[in-house]
Amino acid sequence: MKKILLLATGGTIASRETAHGLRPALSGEDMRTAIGAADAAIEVIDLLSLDSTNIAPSHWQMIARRVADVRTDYDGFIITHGTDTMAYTAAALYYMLENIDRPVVITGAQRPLGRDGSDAEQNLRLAYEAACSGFAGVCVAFGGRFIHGNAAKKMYSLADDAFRSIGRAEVDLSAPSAPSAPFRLHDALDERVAVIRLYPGMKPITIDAHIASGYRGIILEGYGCGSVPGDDAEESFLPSLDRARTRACTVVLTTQCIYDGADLSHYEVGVRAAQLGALAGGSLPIEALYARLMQRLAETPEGETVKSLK
Ligand SMILES: NC(=O)C[C@H](N)C(=O)O
Repeated sequence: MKKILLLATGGTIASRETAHGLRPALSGEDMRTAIGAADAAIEVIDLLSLDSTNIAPSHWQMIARRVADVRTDYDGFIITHGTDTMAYTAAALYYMLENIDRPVVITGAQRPLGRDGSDAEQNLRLAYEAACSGFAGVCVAFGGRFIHGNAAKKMYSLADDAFRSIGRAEVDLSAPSAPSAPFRLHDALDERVAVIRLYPGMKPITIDAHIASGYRGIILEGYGCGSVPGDDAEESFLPSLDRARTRACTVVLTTQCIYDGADLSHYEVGVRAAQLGALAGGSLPIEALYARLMQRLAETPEGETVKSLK
């Protein structure tokens, strides 16, 4: 019999209607009952009871440490979580639970458990299927899909099939996986990271203002392949990127496009930025880039920039 640990953190799946709208109220025990699996021993911990809007990096660390502490006591883990920041938490756990050798599955719902037509039970059973499988790693189970933890993105605010896998194929549960290196809890994060979205007319001083405020990392959501305005623009971003480098602030250029990722070698405006030390976000969605850069910065000495997000 498989032994599963369910960690409840809140979200719509656990919510009840109040005079001020939905708010988490249900327990992990309610989730366990909904899974209704007779062939597994599911233990439950009520870790948090938060709308995922209120989840912060310290909560990612709390979840990761909890899983790491009891990793070998269970065959798999289910984390119930709000959908709005689920992709961020999934990415953070993906990188923090490095080489985890069993399934860590995050799920939630668009409508509360117990409400007519709710997707909650279906998603809980999907998560249970993944948690009992031979998959090794962190994934999101939602709307009939299994998505690697560093590839999930919420694409619809309300639809059941809300998530898509960005930049890599969905998880194939029929192909058991095994990590090639020992497990490591990699939970240090440097929160001095800002995500900035580029728009026509944006002033490059925005970058300098963040550097002056003490940010060690900036993820700039540029256009197309990750481009930012260069020498032909009214106001070039290149001098600000140069200042970022000399002041040991790591700049990652990614794209506002959902698919195909950022590749700075494609256009002159990207090549010039890369020459000034900007890293390309590649095919990682912004949620994964954010968690990864925080983690990379935590292991990079103060006064140095991150050399790679790999
Ligand atoms: N569907 C949901 O779970 C949305 C909710 N606001 C949350 O993220 O907690």
